[in-house]
Amino acid sequence: MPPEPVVSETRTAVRRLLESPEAAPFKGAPLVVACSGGADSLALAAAVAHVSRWTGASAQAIVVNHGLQVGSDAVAERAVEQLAGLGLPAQVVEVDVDGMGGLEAAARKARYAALRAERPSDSLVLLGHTLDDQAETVLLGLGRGSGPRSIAGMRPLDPPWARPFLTIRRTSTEAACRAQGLEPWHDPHNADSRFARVRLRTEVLPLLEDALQGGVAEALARTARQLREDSDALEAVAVAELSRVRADHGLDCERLRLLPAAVRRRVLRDWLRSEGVPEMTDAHLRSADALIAEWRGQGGPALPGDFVLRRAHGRLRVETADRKPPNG
Ligand SMILES: Nc1ncnc2c1ncn2[C@@H]1O[C@H](COP(=O)(O)OP(=O)(O)OP(=O)(O)O)[C@@H](O)[C@H]1O
Repeated sequence: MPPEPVVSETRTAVRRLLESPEAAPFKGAPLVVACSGGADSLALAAAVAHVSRWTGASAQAIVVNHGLQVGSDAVAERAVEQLAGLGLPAQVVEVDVDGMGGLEAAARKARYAALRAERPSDSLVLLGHTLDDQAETVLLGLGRGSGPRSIAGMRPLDPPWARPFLTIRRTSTEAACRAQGLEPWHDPHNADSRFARVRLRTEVLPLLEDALQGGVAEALARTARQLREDSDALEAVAVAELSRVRADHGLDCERLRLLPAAVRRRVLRDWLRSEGVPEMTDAHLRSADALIAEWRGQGGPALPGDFVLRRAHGRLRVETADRKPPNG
């Protein structure tokens, strides 16, 4: 009997990503499914198990136990059982979550670190993010003004991470689980309205869908993709320009001034990063850029990591606060 269409949809999504030109360097690579036991990653595990039987690639799963909720051991055990039923060997990795920067963020950081550490070398780690997750990410990024990078959303392939379900709706992963007799775990956090993402999912997006008569999640995901393509192109131009504007351990201000603002700020960001300046905000970049675009002899801005930017004799230079060049 042919599989239900929704099950085929999940398998096709996995195959498409693995057979895409971008994934060519990973042809035949071992596959690791990051599985929480929720509907998205359980449906993903089922699709990967099926596809790997055809391609002959080795496949396994990792379940991260954050130990944050009562019964998390049982949730992990139940996930391993279902994964075994799918023919996927699975290991549970227990992590310590230190709570720095908020519990959710700390759990995510610990999870990604554990997945990185436990995956076989040269493997791809498949994550179950869906089109709905992408739409929420874009909307959150827009609302918080976090810049094109976050509005551009998650990448389908960002080795070692792969996200084949970014084109698939969450309702489809739930239906695919039902169709295959899988019983996903429902994370109580997903219904906790103290989280901004949950309110976006349960209140804001349904209202937007209603007001705009549907298609909002798809439109947001489409926008993310367009922005990603534009950002990638701008970034490639910036990388090429950076090598042209470098001069005497700094940057040539006049050459920089002639660049379009979107390229110029990317050049500045890439250069400052290469000089060791960490974690710049949009405000830092704009004040750095003012030394070029709005030059009137002003002093340079202080930057994170105790760095200072200075413009002198037509050159832009980074110095440490005690006026030494970085790395010097
Ligand atoms: N406990 C877990 N163990 C293994 N993988 C997990 C676990 N939790 C989440 N994942 C993986 O991450 C994907 C996304 O999960 P979820 O949306 O809950 O995480 P998130 O924190 O919102 O995402 P992100 O980590 O990218 O921000 C899941 O589909 C699954 O592949």
